[in-house]
Amino acid sequence: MLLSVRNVTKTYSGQNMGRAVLRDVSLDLAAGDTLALTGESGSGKSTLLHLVGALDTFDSGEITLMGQTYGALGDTGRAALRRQSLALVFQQFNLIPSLSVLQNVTFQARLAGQHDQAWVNQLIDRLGLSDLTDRFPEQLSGGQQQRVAIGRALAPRPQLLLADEPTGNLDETSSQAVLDLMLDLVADSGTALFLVTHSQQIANRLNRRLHLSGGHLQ
Ligand SMILES: Nc1ncnc2c1ncn2[C@@H]1O[C@H](COP(=O)(O)OP(=O)(O)OP(=O)(O)O)[C@@H](O)[C@H]1O
Repeated sequence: MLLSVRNVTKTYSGQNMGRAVLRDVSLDLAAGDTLALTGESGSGKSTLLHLVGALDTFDSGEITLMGQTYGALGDTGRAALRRQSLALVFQQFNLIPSLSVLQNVTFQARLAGQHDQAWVNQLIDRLGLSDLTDRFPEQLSGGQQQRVAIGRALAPRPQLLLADEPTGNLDETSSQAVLDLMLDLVADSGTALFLVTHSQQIANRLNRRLHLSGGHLQ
């Protein structure tokens, strides 16, 4: 199994245990699989995604990605895991303003020592960014910026792509186009996708769906 989440409970400081955001949450994700997580606002979707992304700690339970158990990793180990195996795409595109489109796309792959020029060329082409490689983020539309963010995330060929409302800032047409591209690219690169969304329509495009309510997965 690529990802295994076992009986994870998460409380934010200031909350008591009775108010845990996540209670005894378990899920598995196989290599190349696509999973949508839905749930009301405040139900803990982003919290769960952050835990899987090794960006935050949890009270109890265990998360394992590619055989690496998060509880056993220190800060350095978690940072290495994030760099080597995981990628994130958020609603806010989080591009680096001072870098060109091409530099943004290749940045993380180079950092991880996983730069592959042929794959980057393919990503640029398929994401429709060929004519925009020298532009800077502020010179792009929202849909274009999100396509750059997806290129950047997939350039190192991560085993798992975590996406938090990746089309939340886009209009309906751009949203569909960006989702189509993301699904095509993860399918071709064998990357598993764990996507948080409010939209049942988007969730229905993925292989599997889970719903978070009252701290539990359904
Ligand atoms: N850093 C934090 N400290 C304290 N409480 C937090 C923190 N982050 C989130 N929470 C609380 O945890 C709960 C779950 O938040 P989370 O962002 O995971 O929900 P969500 O399902 O992603 O919501 P939305 O759909 O609105 O983005 C909320 O009640 C939120 O207020």
